[in-house]
Amino acid sequence: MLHISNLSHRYPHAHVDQLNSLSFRIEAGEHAVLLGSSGSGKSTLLHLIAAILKPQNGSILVAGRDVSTLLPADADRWRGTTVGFMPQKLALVAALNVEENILLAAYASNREQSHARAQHLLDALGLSEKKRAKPHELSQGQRQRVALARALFNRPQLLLADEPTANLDDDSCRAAIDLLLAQANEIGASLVIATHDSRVLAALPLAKTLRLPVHKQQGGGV
Ligand SMILES: Nc1ncnc2c1ncn2[C@@H]1O[C@H](COP(=O)(O)OP(=O)(O)OP(=O)(O)O)[C@@H](O)[C@H]1O
Repeated sequence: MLHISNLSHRYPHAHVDQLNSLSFRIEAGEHAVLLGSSGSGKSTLLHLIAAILKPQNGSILVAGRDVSTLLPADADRWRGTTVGFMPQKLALVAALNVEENILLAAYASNREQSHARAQHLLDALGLSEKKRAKPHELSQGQRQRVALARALFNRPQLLLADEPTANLDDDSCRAAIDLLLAQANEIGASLVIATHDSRVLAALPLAKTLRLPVHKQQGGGV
């Protein structure tokens, strides 16, 4: 399902590779946890998998397609139908209410019956009563559920979640992981979670793990 080979990435003007000759694979419906301390490149890797960034070297096959070679417009179309991405900063639109934020995913796929799908997710994630609320009127856990609903909207084959438990207490952390797993399993999605929260690993004992090293600049200078 996801087959990464010999992947390297360096941001413009950086002096070291953020990712260096990385290889990793997961099969359809499998779960993986990306580990590594702050700055090790977990978010970078998720952005590469989602074809938001392009790597300098290597390939990223998603369901047999090398997404690292997609042109930007094709990458946007492909991402809209294949990937559900729950970014670290959630990226909810402040001026839109909960339902409208979820329906943003419909524009990427020209989905019919969008409102029915949104209502199903609102019910499944316990957000129905907050349907007309704006993001600033929600708790952090509720905002995360809106971002999850939007990521799930198109029933993606691949679900990517960046630090989904950041700032959550133990009970909310467990609830967020259970929800992510249940929803991924319901649509048969492969799931990749980037985190430095050891509670996530403890909650997912069967997940594959990939620990990213930090690539430090040699010589100590900036
Ligand atoms: N747009 C960018 N331009 C240049 N360097 C960047 C950019 N984004 C991230 N970096 C650098 O790439 C490295 C990896 O960053 P990344 O955000 O992928 O790490 P992370 O493991 O997700 O960190 P955290 O756990 O703190 O979220 C860091 O050294 C960071 O400073």
